[in-house]
Amino acid sequence: MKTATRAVSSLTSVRIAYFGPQGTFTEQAARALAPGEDLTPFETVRLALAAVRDGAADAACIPIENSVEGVVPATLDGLSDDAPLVAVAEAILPIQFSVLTRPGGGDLRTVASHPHALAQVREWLEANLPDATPVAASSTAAAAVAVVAGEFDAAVCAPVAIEHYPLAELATGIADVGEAQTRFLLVRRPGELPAPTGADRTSIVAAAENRTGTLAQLLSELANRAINLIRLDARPVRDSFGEYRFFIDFEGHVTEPRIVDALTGLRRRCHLRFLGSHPRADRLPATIEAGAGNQDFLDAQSWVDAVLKGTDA
Ligand SMILES: O=C(O)C(=O)C[C@]1(C(=O)O)C=C[C@@H](O)C=C1
Repeated sequence: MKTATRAVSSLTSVRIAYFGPQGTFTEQAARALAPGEDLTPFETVRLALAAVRDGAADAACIPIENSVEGVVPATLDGLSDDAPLVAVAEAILPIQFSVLTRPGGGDLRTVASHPHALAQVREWLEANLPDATPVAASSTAAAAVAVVAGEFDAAVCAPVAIEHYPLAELATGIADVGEAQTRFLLVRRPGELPAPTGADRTSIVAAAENRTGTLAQLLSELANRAINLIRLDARPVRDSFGEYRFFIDFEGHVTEPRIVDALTGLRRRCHLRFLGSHPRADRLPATIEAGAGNQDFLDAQSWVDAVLKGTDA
């Protein structure tokens, strides 16, 4: 199974907040993204992000999307509310689970985990623990903590959780969908951007007016410049029913002329929040169509400059 990670070499001696407690998948992603750094667990994504916003931590590692269950709503809302944060790196981890119980424990009436984890082992639970009621926990490792405390009978966890909690392994290597993956972000307060690599992801949140054709017009700003869209999600604004924010990821880096051109086009149409430009964990290079490369944008700008100077027409 493919594992792709990218580290940020400039992140030396910083404190990294992560969505914990110890033994989450997010902790493994944080170790891959910031090797050797001092990691501090936070109980929720929102608290990990708040630690960065208020300066208690220099960066936070949080889950953003899973290949089976989709986006992590707490992360999207946490990045679009409050002070801006930007993603500087991402990691993609393969996801398989272990089921942990108290050693010698009796009947398994409840099985707890993060809702994304429960969704990824639903069929396995129906086939193997049909009498256990699934219960949502704040994270996979929080479920293990709750099993240790006797609140639930079994936890669906990251396989490493067994190293952190005095529990027994009922099963391991579980996943209804083989090759499941989760993508994680390392986010910081706005500042220096990671350098462009040619295989980058740029992320924005667009708050557009609710009128005919708005979303099509936003996307056309990318399509007209042959910029490849790689993710589109909508989240309700929450205080006004039927209004949405659009989370748009596309290939390229904000320092590229073609991306600058697209962002200025988008910004004219709606309010934007920039969520970062950073290397893609899968290292897939950006698709560049003939006539839509950075040099084409620079050449076009040079021609306009010459027209303005009166040296060309
Ligand atoms: O609870 C954890 O261990 C997490 O890191 C969160 C999370 C998620 O948000 O999707 C991460 C990976 C798995 O898909 C299940 C749970």
